[in-house]
Formats: sequence, structure tokens, C-alpha cells
Amino acid sequence: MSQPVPALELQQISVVFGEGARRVVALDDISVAVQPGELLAVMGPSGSGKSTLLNVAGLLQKPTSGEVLLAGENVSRLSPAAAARARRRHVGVVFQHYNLIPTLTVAENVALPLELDGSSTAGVEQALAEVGLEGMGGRFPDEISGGQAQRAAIARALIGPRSVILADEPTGALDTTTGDEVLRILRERIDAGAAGLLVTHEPRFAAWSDRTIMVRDGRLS
Ligand SMILES: Nc1ncnc2c1ncn2[C@@H]1O[C@H](COP(=O)(O)OP(=O)(O)OP(=O)(O)O)[C@@H](O)[C@H]1O
Repeated sequence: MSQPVPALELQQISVVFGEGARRVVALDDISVAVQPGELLAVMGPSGSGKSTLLNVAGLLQKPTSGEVLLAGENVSRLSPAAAARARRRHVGVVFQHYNLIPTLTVAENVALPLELDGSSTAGVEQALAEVGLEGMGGRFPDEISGGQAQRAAIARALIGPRSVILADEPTGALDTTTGDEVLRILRERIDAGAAGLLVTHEPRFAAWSDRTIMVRDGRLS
């Protein structure tokens, strides 16, 4: 039987910052694949390379060497504009501090990736309902709680055709109960067919994930 095509595949990724005495090998020959419906937890000490790995997967950082494949397509060598387009089509990113745009309503924030792509925004209400924010689309980010803001960020990350969600400490600014609720929603979206990479310091979130990888000094351990 043929192998399923991973939603996200990193092949032999290395990232080197700086030169000479300032040279830092942030990632050293890391390979990892995430299938649709799979949530992969990325753990490791501070400075081990977790955020760099997420940035490479999200096409926010070009690797020094190695390849990034989205749904089997090599996207490592795209121009910055083409990389931004590929990111908008395939990948959503959720950050610790939500990164909602304060001057836009919740619905406008969620619609933004679609608008940037010139796509219909008809699915926004549905996307908000799926994360338990029905009726809240007209509020501004400073009129909702942290947990609600993170749920809006998840809705924004997965609106449209995108199938890969990258989350960097998404519960870091939330209390335990609200953090669990956000993880539950993330898990639901993964179960619906998305693929996820979750950077976390919280060992208990390994239980929400299908697999955990440990990064140490830029290498998988
Ligand atoms: N833009 C940059 N320029 C130079 N060095 C960098 C840059 N970004 C990251 N680094 C270095 O690369 C290494 C990996 O950093 P990274 O942020 O990926 O670690 P991390 O595991 O996410 O850490 P934390 O858990 O503290 O967020 C660190 O040594 C860091 O100092």
C-alpha cells in the first residue's frame, strides 16, 4: 500500500544564524512528518530550537539547508511573495499572545486571511461557531477574554482551505482551565482533518497529542 502524503514534512532541516563567533546552529538536520489528523507536540529546553522549527514549518524562516513540503509540494525555494501565498493557503499560526489585530473586530480578524487571498468570507460565522464564539464576531479583541481571543486565533488559523496549524505556546498566557479548553478546540480541529504542530512546555499537553518529539540543542533526541 502506498504511504499517505504528510500534510507537512520537514526533511533534513538545518538553520544557522550569524557567523564566526556569533554563529548559532539553531536546528541541526531535523526531519519530521505530520499526517492529516495528527497533532505533534514539540518539547525541549529554552533555546533548543522549537520556535525556529515552527517558523521554518510556517515558511516564516528559510532553512539554511533542507526541504519543507506542504501536502507533498516542495515549498522551500519559493520567492517571499510565493511563500506568503503558500502560507496563507496551507498554514495557520497561533501564537502565545493571540496576535489579533486590535482595530479589527473578531469576525474581521478571522476573515483576514480570506480577504488577503481575494476569497469569499462567507464561512466566518460558521468558523466562529465551531470554536464556540457564535454571536461574538462584532466585538473587538479588547472586549473578549484571553481564552476567547485564542479561540478566535484558532478560527483564523484554520479558516479556508488551510490544513496545517502551528501553535507556539498557545496556552502560555491562559489559566489551566481556559488553556485546556483551547487545547480541546485545537484537538477537535485536528480530528476534523488538519495536521498540527504544538510547541509547549507543559508535559500534560502530551496527552492531547498523538506524538511528542524532544528537541535539544537543535537536534531531535
Ligand atoms: N534571529 C536569530 N538570530 C540569532 N540567533 C537566533 C535567532 N533566533 C533564534 N536564535 C537562537 O537559536 C537558538 C534556538 O532558538 P529558539 O527560539 O528556536 O528556541 P526555543 O526552543 O523556541 O526557545 P524558548 O523555549 O525559550 O522559546 C537559540 O540559541 C537562539 O538564541
